[in-house]
Amino acid sequence: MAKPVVAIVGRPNVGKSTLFNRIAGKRISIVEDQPGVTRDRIYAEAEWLNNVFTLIDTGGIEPESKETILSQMRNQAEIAIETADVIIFMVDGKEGLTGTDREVASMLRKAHKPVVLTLNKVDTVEHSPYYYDFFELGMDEPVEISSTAAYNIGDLLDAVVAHFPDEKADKDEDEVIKVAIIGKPNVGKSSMINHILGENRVIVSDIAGTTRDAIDTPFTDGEDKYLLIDTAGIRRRSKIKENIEKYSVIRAFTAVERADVCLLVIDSTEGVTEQDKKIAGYSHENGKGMIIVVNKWDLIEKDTHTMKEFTKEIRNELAYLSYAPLLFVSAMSGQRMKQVLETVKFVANQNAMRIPTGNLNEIIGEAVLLNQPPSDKGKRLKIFYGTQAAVKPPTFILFINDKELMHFSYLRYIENQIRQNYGFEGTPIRFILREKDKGGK
Ligand SMILES: Nc1nc2c(ncn2[C@@H]2O[C@H](COP(=O)(O)OP(=O)(O)OP(=O)(O)O)[C@@H](O)[C@H]2O)c(=O)[nH]1
Ligand SMILES: Nc1nc2c(ncn2[C@@H]2O[C@H](COP(=O)(O)OP(=O)(O)OP(=O)(O)O)[C@@H](O)[C@H]2O)c(=O)[nH]1
Repeated sequence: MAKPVVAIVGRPNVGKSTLFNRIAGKRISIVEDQPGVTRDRIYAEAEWLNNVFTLIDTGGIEPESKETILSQMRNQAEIAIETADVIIFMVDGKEGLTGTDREVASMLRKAHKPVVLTLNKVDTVEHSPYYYDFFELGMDEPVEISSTAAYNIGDLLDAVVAHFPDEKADKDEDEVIKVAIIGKPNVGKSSMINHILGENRVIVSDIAGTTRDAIDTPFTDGEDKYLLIDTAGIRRRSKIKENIEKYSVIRAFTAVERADVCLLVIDSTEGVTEQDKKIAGYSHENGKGMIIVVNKWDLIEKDTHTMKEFTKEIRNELAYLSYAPLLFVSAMSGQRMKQVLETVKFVANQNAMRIPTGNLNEIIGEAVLLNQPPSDKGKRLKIFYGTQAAVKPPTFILFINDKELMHFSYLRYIENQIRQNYGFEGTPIRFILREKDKGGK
């Protein structure tokens, strides 16, 4: 199941970042260690009582000079409503209720998303002097916290996880392939979506839904069921200015989070951007299937080498996505667009593929014979055996003698051997190393 998303919304300076860092704790640095991933404090993986979720800080955006706090707040609230399962609406318990708070509350109420009203800066055991004023917002009883002193953060998280969607509700989604189309503005995402939906049967949902359902489009292609995530672009042009990069990144992140397969759309006239790299890194880290789609191929003047040159450049820019199929299409003319959905289906299967333990160990055994494992100070790495522990993404546990002896390059070699035999095209592969017998020679 996709991890629930929790967004923190609130006026500048109420303490959003402080709470964000408090909840994210050390985990945020783990996230930051990954290659190709943003260092902005946009999101972090967090956990409370065995509930893993993604935390998003919508704040800290440099306002455009003419933008008022109120319009900034509207943008923040809109992005939270669009992307989050639960919203932490933070107000300042020291300052009391403001007009901006009322405006935001009214937007949130209309969205029918679970909101946890949170009074921050309540640094003593006393109620905030303004505590009762906040009942005017018509929300549940506020949770009072102090982000700096770490008071009541547990109560807040209890209230948050209580709103998480029921896992069972996700069950029959299993056979549906969830696809996110991501890429920077103007690369042709909407054109691509329109093309795909135009060729296939769109299912009109009669489930009275949340905002989330409203921006997803279910459709079928023959027997196969798909769900297109985040088609906000065609349904209703968002009021948010897409040039505020942080917003489009947050939106893309949450779409990736919920997807099985991501289509990263690149404009052939522009190439790979920094934002593409951030999102691709996030997809990689989250074990999603990935297809790189180079669009507007009709605009490129081509000779026999063009495609090869493009391939080389993109592979170079997105080196860690070496497993992702590359498609060159034109959403406008429809050229090769048929391949898009075929590849999505293929990659979704690869991402969910399981190989038998016996075959895996044959591959490992042969790999070890062909290319001796590394050694250090006379001690050689031994791989006793491996087993596939999970799918989506395929995750292998290797039982070895000493983790210190495993080199990144050797692990990469094992990965390549597995891929040579089984493909796993379009999906990242993960390894977990377990030491079985540290003393072994
Ligand atoms: N007394 C007190 N101060 C706090 C508390 N939480 C945050 N602050 C202070 O409030 C100020 C603003 O905190 P931030 O976390 O940067 O606020 P923010 O909401 O992220 O602000 P923007 O980035 O502008 O949106 C800082 O000086 C914090 O130290 C708290 O629980 N009690
Ligand atoms: N020549 C050419 N133009 C294209 C192609 N695909 C899209 N375009 C054009 O590129 C522009 C942007 O296309 P959209 O589909 O709106 O792009 P988008 O990525 O959805 O843009 P946002 O909604 O701003 O994120 C439009 O003018 C399209 O007609 C293509 O394959 N070839």
